[in-house]
Amino acid sequence: MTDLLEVTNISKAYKLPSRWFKKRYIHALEPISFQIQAHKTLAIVGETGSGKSTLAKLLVGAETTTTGEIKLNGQSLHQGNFKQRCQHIRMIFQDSGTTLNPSLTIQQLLDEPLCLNTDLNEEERVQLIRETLHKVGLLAEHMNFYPHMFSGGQKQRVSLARAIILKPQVVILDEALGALDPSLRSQMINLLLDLQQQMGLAYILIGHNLGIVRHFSDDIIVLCQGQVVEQGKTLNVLNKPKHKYTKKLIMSQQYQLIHR
Ligand SMILES: Nc1ncnc2c1ncn2[C@@H]1O[C@H](COP(=O)(O)OP(=O)(O)OP(=O)(O)O)[C@@H](O)[C@H]1O
Repeated sequence: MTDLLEVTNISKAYKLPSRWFKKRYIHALEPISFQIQAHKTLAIVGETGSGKSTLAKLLVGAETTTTGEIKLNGQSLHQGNFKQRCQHIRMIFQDSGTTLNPSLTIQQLLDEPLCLNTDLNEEERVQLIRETLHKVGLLAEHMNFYPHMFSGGQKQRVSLARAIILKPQVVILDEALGALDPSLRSQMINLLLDLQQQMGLAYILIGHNLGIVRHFSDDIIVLCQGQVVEQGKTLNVLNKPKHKYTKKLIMSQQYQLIHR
């Protein structure tokens, strides 16, 4: 199978204020390489500050890479070409409540990416909004609702609808499942898996919860202070971790589960 997304040696160093005329940088992400195919899920795990969000921002083009190259379907993604990225690589965040503009109806929220990225007329856009709401388990009537009229789980579905409405190829889930309670979380995981099956989506799952990662992802990358410490098939890495940092991550989650 050919790779959908091919990431080669991308890294990010943020410039800090100079001190004594010396340039200073923080290396948020050291060079990292991976590939993802359609229908597959790659998990990125690591403690806070390990560079997970930086990687996500580089992939969606919200930050420029310091080094490296990102290819989608064999074609290099150029820095600054937001339109190209917006259509193909979408992101969902943990706190949907705050990322959805409260003054817009669901129809307006879903219409925004369509107006910006497509030439569809109003009738076609409304039809696509209806179909997309249906795909994520919401109703056409919900178009006239505002975000505050939804529960946390429903808001997450609206975010998902916004992410898939442009029929992307890659969806980045940045801690998107962490805030949901266990039953909503499993409903959301089932929905994501259904959509993956239907649309051939590749997911990049960023998160702390190794239970979700084990259940949901095919491959895993473990990051520690911006460096890849372990990378491979999820079950191999979680069942037989080689690096002491991965072992520590697994142990700390087992400890939390026992002492909850
Ligand atoms: N804009 C920035 N300027 C300077 N340093 C930054 C910037 N963004 C992130 N960093 C630094 O880069 C490192 C990685 O941060 P990042 O947010 O990617 O970690 P993370 O793994 O996503 O953490 P969390 O799980 O808390 O979101 C951290 O040391 C952070 O302080």
